[in-house]
Amino acid sequence: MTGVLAAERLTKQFAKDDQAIVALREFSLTVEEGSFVTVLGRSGCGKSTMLNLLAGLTEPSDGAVTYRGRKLSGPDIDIGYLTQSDTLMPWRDVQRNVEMPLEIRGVRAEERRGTAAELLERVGLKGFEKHYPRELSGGMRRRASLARMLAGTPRTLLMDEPFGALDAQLRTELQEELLRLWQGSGQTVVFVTHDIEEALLLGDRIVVLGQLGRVVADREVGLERPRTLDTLRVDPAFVELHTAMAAALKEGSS
Ligand SMILES: Nc1ncnc2c1ncn2[C@@H]1O[C@H](COP(=O)(O)OP(=O)(O)OP(=O)(O)O)[C@@H](O)[C@H]1O
Repeated sequence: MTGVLAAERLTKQFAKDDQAIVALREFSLTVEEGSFVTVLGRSGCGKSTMLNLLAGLTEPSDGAVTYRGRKLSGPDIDIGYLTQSDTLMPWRDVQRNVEMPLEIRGVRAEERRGTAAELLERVGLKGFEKHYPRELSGGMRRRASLARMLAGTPRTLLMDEPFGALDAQLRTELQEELLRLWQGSGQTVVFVTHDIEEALLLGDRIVVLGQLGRVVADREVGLERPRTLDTLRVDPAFVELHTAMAAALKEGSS
């Protein structure tokens, strides 16, 4: 299987104080088109490094990323990236932030406005079009960032702990929203998290990373959709997967 997105023996090292720091070593992963893959790992195991490479934002020290059969040599408009922290532009209101990817594509103003309005409604931000990022709560900024990423109609979405900083209830809401937006879209998602429940709630497949991005587990998640945490927690299949993923995380950190 070739997959839509493939990491082939990726190694990334950084130079710090004349010393080479290896963040990722010979990491390989093949992602099938239309699948939702969650990547689970403890802090510092190289998840963000891996996602930056998959997004074409940084170059590997060794190995290659292949996207739709060709080597990735930089950011690709077809790949959306939602980072851990907010990257909304503070001087633009919500509407104009969401329009950004469309502006880059040269879409006409009227069409941009229509698409942004529709997306803002889908993520629950109707009525906040003219607000600036500083006037929004953390959850609303996340929603706006999600809408902006979707405005570019990327066929592949990379997400780096996008809901990590939110309170539990808000996180659940946004997870459910993301699933609603994704289902039936045909989009491919690679979603990084350190939270086992989040990984199981969202993913078709979970890949667990240990230190330096070593793959310690790679499992299909056969749980029926739609999923909610309340129903999953009493499902024996979920409990079994949770136990196995916890053991893999533990193994990965040793
Ligand atoms: N630009 C950089 N320069 C030097 N070292 C770096 C750089 N980026 C990452 N590292 C190191 O690489 C390792 C992996 O970092 P990375 O941010 O990829 O981990 P992570 O799994 O995403 O962590 P977290 O879950 O806390 O975000 C860490 O030891 C980190 O200090």
